Amino acid sequence: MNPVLSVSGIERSFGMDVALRGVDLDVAQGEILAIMGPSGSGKSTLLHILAGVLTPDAGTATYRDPATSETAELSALGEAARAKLRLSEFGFIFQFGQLLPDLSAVDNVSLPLLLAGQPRKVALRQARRWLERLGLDAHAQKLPSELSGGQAQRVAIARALVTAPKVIFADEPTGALDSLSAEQVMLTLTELSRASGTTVVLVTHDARTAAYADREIVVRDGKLSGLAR
Ligand SMILES: Nc1ncnc2c1ncn2[C@@H]1O[C@H](COP(=O)(O)OP(=O)(O)OP(=O)(O)O)[C@@H](O)[C@H]1O
Repeated sequence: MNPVLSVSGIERSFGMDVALRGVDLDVAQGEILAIMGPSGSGKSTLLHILAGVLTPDAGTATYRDPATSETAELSALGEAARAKLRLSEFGFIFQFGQLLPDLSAVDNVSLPLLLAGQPRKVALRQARRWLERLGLDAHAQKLPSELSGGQAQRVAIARALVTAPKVIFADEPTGALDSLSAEQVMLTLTELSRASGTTVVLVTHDARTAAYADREIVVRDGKLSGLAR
């Protein structure tokens, strides 16, 4: 395997609450990995450690840039360095899209490019291109409240992909959707990721959502407990 993300011996607690107790995991370049498991088992904590949002109490989390093969030990970096790396290398999709409510769809999608220092005109052009690609061009000027749940989630996918990230992290990306919208969102996410060779790590409760992944793993009581299929 050619891992883009590796964690080894990860332990993480919140006060007395032990979320992860000794997790080892490699995620291959281009792989779509689903993390499943019961509520409170440690799935989101694992996703956040893989993404450098949280640091572990023990163990290491490493990111290897697939273009340069340079590695960064996320668990050893400070918050500012991890934030910079997240912005340049990773994209994020959350359960409720988390679009900014006062910005139109196209402004939401252009935001990561503006944060990365792109001129507004370039950022907007790129954002429109992504919305077109997702069949959302007619909705570009709408506010998130004027979109359906599935449309809003596809805008969130465009926002995650607009910076051409190496890895996309998705936490319950279909959790708030009906089954038809969930299927459309997963089809969009997996087709676009495969086309660009982007690695995807997603947390889900839903077996139908996990079925779009190349591999499913299960977290139970803070440990990996074997394959789901
Ligand atoms: N920020 C936090 N502060 C305190 N405790 C936390 C925090 N984040 C997670 N925990 C605790 O760590 C454990 C694992 O939580 P985590 O969110 O990783 O589980 P999960 O499998 O993603 O759950 P769910 O499916 O319900 O989202 C839980 O006992 C939870 O209460």
